[in-house]
Amino acid sequence: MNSLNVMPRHPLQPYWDIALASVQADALHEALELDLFRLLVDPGTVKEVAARLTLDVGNTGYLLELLWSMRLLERQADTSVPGRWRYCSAEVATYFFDSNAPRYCGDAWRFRRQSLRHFGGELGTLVRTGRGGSAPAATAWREAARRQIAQEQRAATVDAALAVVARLPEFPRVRWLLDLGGGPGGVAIALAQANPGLRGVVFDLPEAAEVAQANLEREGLAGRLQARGGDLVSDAIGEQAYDLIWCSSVLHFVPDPAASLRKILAALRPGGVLICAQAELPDGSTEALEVLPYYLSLCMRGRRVTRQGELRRALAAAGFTGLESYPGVPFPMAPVTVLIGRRSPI
Ligand SMILES: C[S@@+](CC[C@H](N)C(=O)[O-])C[C@H]1O[C@@H](n2cnc3c(N)ncnc32)[C@H](O)[C@@H]1O
Repeated sequence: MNSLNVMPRHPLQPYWDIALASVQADALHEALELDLFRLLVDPGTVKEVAARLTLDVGNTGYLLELLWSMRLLERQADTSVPGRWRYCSAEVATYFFDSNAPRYCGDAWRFRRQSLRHFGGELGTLVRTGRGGSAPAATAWREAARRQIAQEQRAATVDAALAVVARLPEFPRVRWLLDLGGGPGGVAIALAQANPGLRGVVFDLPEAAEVAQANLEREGLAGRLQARGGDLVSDAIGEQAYDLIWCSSVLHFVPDPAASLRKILAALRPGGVLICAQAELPDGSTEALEVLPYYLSLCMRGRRVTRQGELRRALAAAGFTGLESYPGVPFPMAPVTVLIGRRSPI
């Protein structure tokens, strides 16, 4: 076949792609609204889908084609009618976007799209005036714990937590865990399920802790785990109480992370371990592009997102020893750096 691809990709194509990505986001949003990936667990033709959901046949066909091109649907030739396709949900959609799936993440995805668009609308004002937007209210954390954080924990955070503790020689011996700023408690639940001897606490603002407590009860773990409401900044979290503290994506929200790290160190038993999973702003442009689009809103609204390596130095300054640092760990929305630090044994 002759080809006219004599020129390299146009240098503007990446930026055209950025503008075009919003169409893909709109299409996925609409598919989730229609619960399409649930419907297409069983293959269906365009006509069948349109009839089932009372949609326009022609445009449903285009939507399915776009979702197929985005690898959210698969298609097979319909052997009974030449030129007709049957579509079904691809593996990733079955896993995360079928509303019946245990790891359903569709509400969280829609929430993220909406809040990123909202931030986009404020970006100009934030750049011009340095002001705009506000910190999430405690009630917003309750709502987040109920749906969006819970879904993302099941879809991604728990896997990261289990992969990290699997490398931790101490994990089988851990008896007391603190899931600090644990939201709905999914990490504590997973760690308790992985280690039958483990007991512990999910600590979070009272509104989120209520949600965690309900989840612990629902999972039948209320005898081993309890949720405690409080503010990391002003309330006690315990002294020499824990063998392991898991703290992911929380230190962005405290005004003085160094003070919180000292408090965390004091809450560990001698020899205890902190796992801190948190995004930092990478030095390289490729890695920065994975982190900045999501964390820009926190940065611009005055939250703390440290530069690569800063958190490790902060842990060292707080007195943690045996530091290990793993950048680029997959986490909801953007990769994080996982830092492991220990309280010295005496
Ligand atoms: C981004 S979420 C992370 C939740 C969970 N650690 C995870 O990774 O899925 C931040 C959590 O920190 C909690 N949080 C924020 N400020 C806090 C504070 N001052 N004291 C206790 N928890 C706080 C929020 O309520 C929320 O559950």
